[in-house]
Amino acid sequence: MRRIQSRVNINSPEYQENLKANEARLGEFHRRQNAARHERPQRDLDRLARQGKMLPRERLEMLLDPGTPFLELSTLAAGEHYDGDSPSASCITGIGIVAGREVLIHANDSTVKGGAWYPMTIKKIVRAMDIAIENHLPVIHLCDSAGGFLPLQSELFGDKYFAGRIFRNQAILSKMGCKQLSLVFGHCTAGGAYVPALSDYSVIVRGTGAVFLGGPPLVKAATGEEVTVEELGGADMHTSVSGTCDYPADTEEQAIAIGREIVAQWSKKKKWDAQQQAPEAPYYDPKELYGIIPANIKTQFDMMEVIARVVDGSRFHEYQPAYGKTLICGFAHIWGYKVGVIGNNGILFNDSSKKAAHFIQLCNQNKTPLVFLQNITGYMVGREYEREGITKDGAKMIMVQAGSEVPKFTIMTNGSYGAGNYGMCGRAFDSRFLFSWPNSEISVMGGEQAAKTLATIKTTQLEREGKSLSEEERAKIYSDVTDDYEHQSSAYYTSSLIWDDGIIDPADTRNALGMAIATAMNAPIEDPRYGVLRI
Ligand SMILES: CC(C)=CC(=O)SCCNC(=O)CCNC(=O)[C@H](O)C(C)(C)COP(=O)(O)OP(=O)(O)OC[C@H]1O[C@@H](n2cnc3c(N)ncnc32)[C@H](O)[C@@H]1OP(=O)(O)O
Repeated sequence: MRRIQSRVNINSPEYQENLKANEARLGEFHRRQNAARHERPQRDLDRLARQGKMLPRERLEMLLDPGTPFLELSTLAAGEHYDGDSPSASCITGIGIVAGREVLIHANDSTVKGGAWYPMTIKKIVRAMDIAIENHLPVIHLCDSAGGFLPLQSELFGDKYFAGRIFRNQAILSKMGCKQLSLVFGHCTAGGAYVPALSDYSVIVRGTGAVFLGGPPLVKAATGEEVTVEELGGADMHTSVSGTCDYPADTEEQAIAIGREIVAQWSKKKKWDAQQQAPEAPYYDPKELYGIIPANIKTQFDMMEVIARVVDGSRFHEYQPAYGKTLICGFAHIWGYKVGVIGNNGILFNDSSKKAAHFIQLCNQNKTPLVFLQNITGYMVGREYEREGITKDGAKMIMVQAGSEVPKFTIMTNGSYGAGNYGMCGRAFDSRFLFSWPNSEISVMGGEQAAKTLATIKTTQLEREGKSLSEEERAKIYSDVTDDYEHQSSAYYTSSLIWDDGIIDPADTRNALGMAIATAMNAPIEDPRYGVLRI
């Protein structure tokens, strides 16, 4: 494959302006990430210390094989919700290596409300377990949870993707033969109790670990029975009387050591026979992305320059380079894995949409995973394009993309608006992993466009009544709508809602994708089948 010839001039004023803007953005990203991971009220840290418990990240570090990477997911989940009271949605999820096996890890964070599950905690855990199901991964649960966050029960209890989905996913994983291990460090009450109960293996720490449907106060209230924690759900009772847990441990360290021994007994699964070659670092420095990503989201940039800083050796075989030029399609390797890359270089027109549909079919035929690099304002609108069939051409792209059997990966590099988000494998289209850059935005349309649309609707409505929209009213619609859009389309807001699997430093894109692709290779790729395309 030929090396991409970069046209970036690192001494240009434009590059330097972008660099300055992106360094500031990265500073903000790292500040937020660090706070979500580590900043907790002192009294909560003291409570855990008094109980002799480790922090969730200390447990995680001890569990993982030393020196191996951990792909943390959705670190900034819930960051813009609940007044910031549920940092990282009160849990850690991610993919790492334990005893040489690739595993998905889910850890409760009992520094936040006893590890109780906020609605967003549940969304994050369910998403992590969906990842385990899609990619055939075993799961390790680090349990220390008060169960459902009681004040918000109506947002977490009875619906399809609420708390029950965690247990449903555990049962599905078990049926699939994906092993699950629970290490019980703290009190696991009610919902929290089913996680170890639905695991294949469990280890429980004497003194601090407990598993019960209702703790002693609830039992007293319900039946009048007075019972201690140890009698009701402690380590010795569950490992010698009820059989709910398998191994007692005297300390957290011992529980983790037993857990690692259990995982070491699991058979190592053979991965899908992917098209692979020796990995090669990109020829161009990924950190140059900071000078390429525009300071202003509306400024167009060449996606080929991004591809050059993500793929192996910066080598790329472009498909149909002279046709449908607002969309780049082509083959490359990431961490040695062959991939089909689809990146926006402008609006999606009829030709670029048809090119995408054809390229996606080729990748499915060849079982080549797809990487989508989104920077899209949408599909072209207007009489000329409708007459050419832009709606049905866009539908073709969506049809084959949605029906793909190959694993798909999506990066939000800048703007993602309207149906372009869908065609380019947005969240609704089952990317195995979707990551956002700190500068990126997602919304149904741009804020100014939404404000203009709503002002036009209001004007038409008032004209029907023989009235007109005053300048003050128009200005108010503009400022209200654009303010809301600016806030709600930011990567921090959408990541808080778990519309992605996390915000990443753009320079880490290649490693995030490499780990994600390696993870996806645990599941087989089916033969292609397509829906009916409107010709
Ligand atoms: C999903 C399904 C099907 C059902 C459920 O899960 S219902 C949930 C039932 N859960 C419980 O009954 C657990 C009640 N909590 C406890 O027993 C204890 O809090 C504890 C053993 C989990 C932790 O005890 P610890 O001494 O370590 O800490 P506390 O001071 O008691 O609590 C710290 C902090 O967390 C708040 N908290 C605890 N549990 C919940 C909860 N389930 N929902 C909301 N908030 C909870 C507690 O009020 C305290 O808050 P502050 O720090 O603000 O005082």
